[in-house]
Amino acid sequence: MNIKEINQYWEKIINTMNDGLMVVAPDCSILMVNSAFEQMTGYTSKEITGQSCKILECDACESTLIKTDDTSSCRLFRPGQTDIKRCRCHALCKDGTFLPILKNASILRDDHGTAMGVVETLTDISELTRLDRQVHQLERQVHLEKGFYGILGNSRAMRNVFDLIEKAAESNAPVIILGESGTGKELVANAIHMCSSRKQQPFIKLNCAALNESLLESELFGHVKGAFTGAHTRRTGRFEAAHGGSFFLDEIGDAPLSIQTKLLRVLESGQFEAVGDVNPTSVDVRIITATNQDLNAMISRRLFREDLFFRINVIPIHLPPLRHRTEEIPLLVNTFIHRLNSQSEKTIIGLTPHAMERFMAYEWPGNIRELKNALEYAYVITEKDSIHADHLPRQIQKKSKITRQATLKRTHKNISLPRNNEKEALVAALKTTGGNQSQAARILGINRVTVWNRMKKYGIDLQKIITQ
Ligand SMILES: Nc1ncnc2c1ncn2[C@@H]1O[C@H](COP(=O)(O)OP(=O)(O)OP(=O)(O)O)[C@@H](O)[C@H]1O
Repeated sequence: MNIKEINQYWEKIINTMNDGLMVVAPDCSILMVNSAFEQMTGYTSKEITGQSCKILECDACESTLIKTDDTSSCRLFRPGQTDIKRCRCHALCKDGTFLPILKNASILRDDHGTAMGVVETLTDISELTRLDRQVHQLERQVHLEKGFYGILGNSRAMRNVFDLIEKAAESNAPVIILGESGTGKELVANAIHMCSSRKQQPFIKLNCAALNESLLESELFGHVKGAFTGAHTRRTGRFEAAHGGSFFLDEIGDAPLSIQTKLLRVLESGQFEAVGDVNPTSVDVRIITATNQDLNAMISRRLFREDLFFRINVIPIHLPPLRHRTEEIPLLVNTFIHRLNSQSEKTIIGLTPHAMERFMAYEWPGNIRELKNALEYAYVITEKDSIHADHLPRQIQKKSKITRQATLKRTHKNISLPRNNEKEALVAALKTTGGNQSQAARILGINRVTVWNRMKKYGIDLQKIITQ
């Protein structure tokens, strides 16, 4: 073969490669590219040869580029530089899109070791990147569905709660969890224990509202044999059982005053006496309490000891009611349906838009517990592949409209609508909703078209209202 034939032979080989190939000169100009490069980037060899390689705006080059005031050069051409291997980066194509690529850059040296150019191979990894993204999304989905130690939530309020749980778990200070019934107080108590160094030790729970005074005392502190009629044997109390671990006292507001005094002592000294015992028992227990009552109001009515309140209220965690975090409803619904599907033969896709609307509009006085129960009910009732509004419990079907209005008023606090002045009421509602006409309509209890008609009638300029 003569030189010409050899060159043609090599050209053929280069153009049969699946990977893009580009040779760059020390002044960063492109000397040659192969067919795969042309296909990947959209540039023809003719167009791109002679251009600066910076035309590709490759993010990997940002670290190798040396910029002076008026010139820029590539670090790869400096003595002692090594090749770049398997670098994941992006190249700007002719059509303005960025192509994810895997790049290798090998320095081409002459016999004296001086860099004469760089040979770059480019592998299109857009499919790999797409799959990566899919895996990432699925991971996030799995994570969201599992929740934080079983607590679902993607609102800012719940993310703050998760942060607080992690922080609280680092200390032994008493935690009080405050929130309406069904907001997940028990789940939070469990998460604090599971996040803490006590997680291998017992997690003991007791609902203070479930027992009368003497039974509660005996449950908490245990009793010795013969302490009272029927105490045939010694019984270990829950404080002792929780030794080394955490003790969750639910509905603490319901503990009678006499028990409150005893609880205060354990919190202060770590000691208590079992019923009928004269000797104190010492325990190392992390106390977590919860209530849905207003303890401050109970203190003023002398129903709760203020000193006990100070002791238990070291790290308060507030759980917002579901109506204040309605953005979580789709996540809760989808996850609970997913769980129900995995426990039964049925496969329900989800809620119809109308049913979801009802869910979003409902007040949820029983919070997540009520939502979970409502879904379980609808799941059983439905014979279709999705849950329709008429499969929902009646109170959710019925109350939505009225309660949505109330919710909106409550979420847009301080809204006082002028009663007799149609125009002023409309302006106030639009201001409150930041110009959202549908929400304003709901607040006023009228439909969107009426809002629009009234805006026209009174010449209301929405832009003005929003910027005022
Ligand atoms: N964020 C959440 N993610 C998943 N499930 C939740 C969540 N919050 C509550 N639940 C579920 O709702 C139900 C009630 O939760 P939990 O018992 O923790 O509430 P609570 O606030 O302690 O209620 P109560 O004050 O009535 O004792 C449970 O079935 C729980 O699993």
